[in-house]
Amino acid sequence: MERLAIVGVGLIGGSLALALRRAGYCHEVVGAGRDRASLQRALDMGVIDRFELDVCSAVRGADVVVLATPVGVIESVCRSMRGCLGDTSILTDVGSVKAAVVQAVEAGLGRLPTHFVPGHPIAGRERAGVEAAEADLYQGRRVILTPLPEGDVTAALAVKRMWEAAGAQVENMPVAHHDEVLAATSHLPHLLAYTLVSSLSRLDEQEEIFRYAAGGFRDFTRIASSDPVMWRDICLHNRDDIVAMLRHFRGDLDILEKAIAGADGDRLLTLFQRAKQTRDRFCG
Ligand SMILES: NC(=O)C1=CN([C@@H]2O[C@H](COP(=O)(O)OP(=O)(O)OC[C@H]3O[C@@H](n4cnc5c(N)ncnc54)[C@H](O)[C@@H]3O)[C@@H](O)[C@H]2O)C=CC1
Ligand SMILES: O=C(O)C(=O)Cc1ccc(O)cc1
Repeated sequence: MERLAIVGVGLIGGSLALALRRAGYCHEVVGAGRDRASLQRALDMGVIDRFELDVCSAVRGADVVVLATPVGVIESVCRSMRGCLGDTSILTDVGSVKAAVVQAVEAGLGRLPTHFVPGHPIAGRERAGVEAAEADLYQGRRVILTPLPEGDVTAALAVKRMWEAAGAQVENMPVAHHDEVLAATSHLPHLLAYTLVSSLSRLDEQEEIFRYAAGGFRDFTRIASSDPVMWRDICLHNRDDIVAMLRHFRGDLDILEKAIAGADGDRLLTLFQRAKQTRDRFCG
């Protein structure tokens, strides 16, 4: 690849740039964004070769353009790219939701380019910004691509190769299925962690509660330190699937509450055994 343009050089875009540069996969990486200071840091860190504050200039002549901003700004970013994205340029993204991103790209560009391949690396962390970027972030991790039925097959293959060069294993999935699965495995856990910490922080004894919080609390709530803007946008752009998961979970929480209130030890044991067996099988 000759030129890669990354719009939004933060944790995810910056890590992809670092991985591809290390692999010698592209000759030039152009960063685009709206924050000059953070783009300058990306340049100083050797993440990008140059940057543009104007998205249009950044994407002109790029072989591949990666949208790596929070999903809430994708439509406006795409609007700024109108008329600048070459017909053969491949467009992809890293957003945590897919149906809304496809809609945003279509609304922003006024059409869905056949060279658009939606994507989502299932790798990340609770820290945001280019300072947190690392070349190894995608090593051995999964990336889901949700190629569109009318999309160009060669473009999908090129995006697959790009992620593989960054060390990832690529899988394909339909857009709607992606959003349903991720609502369960990623969105729900983040929302539970945020709500737990927020809920405890409103108790009078919060100083004491957090002073005596043990390892389990840290493990469970690490992701509550994730970027609030990013998670607001994910919630607003995958509402139906997330609400369905919250309802499902609330039902189970009610069962748990009843079992504890009713001193139903058998029910509690069954629940905990099922959870332990499942986690040991899938995460062990
Ligand atoms: N953080 C994570 O663990 C993961 C995040 N994602 C997705 O990746 C995307 C980026 O997330 P992160 O890299 O974590 O966030 P980040 O905050 O580290 O980076 C986002 C970048 O976008 C820039 N940006 C924001 N608004 C912009 C605009 N209007 N125009 C141009 N640039 C703009 C910011 O200045 C920043 O450099 C999100 O869509 C998120 O859903 C996907 C997988 C994992
Ligand atoms: O910090 C973690 O462990 C994560 O789970 C990061 C993450 C956040 C959002 C995604 O869409 C994918 C991965």
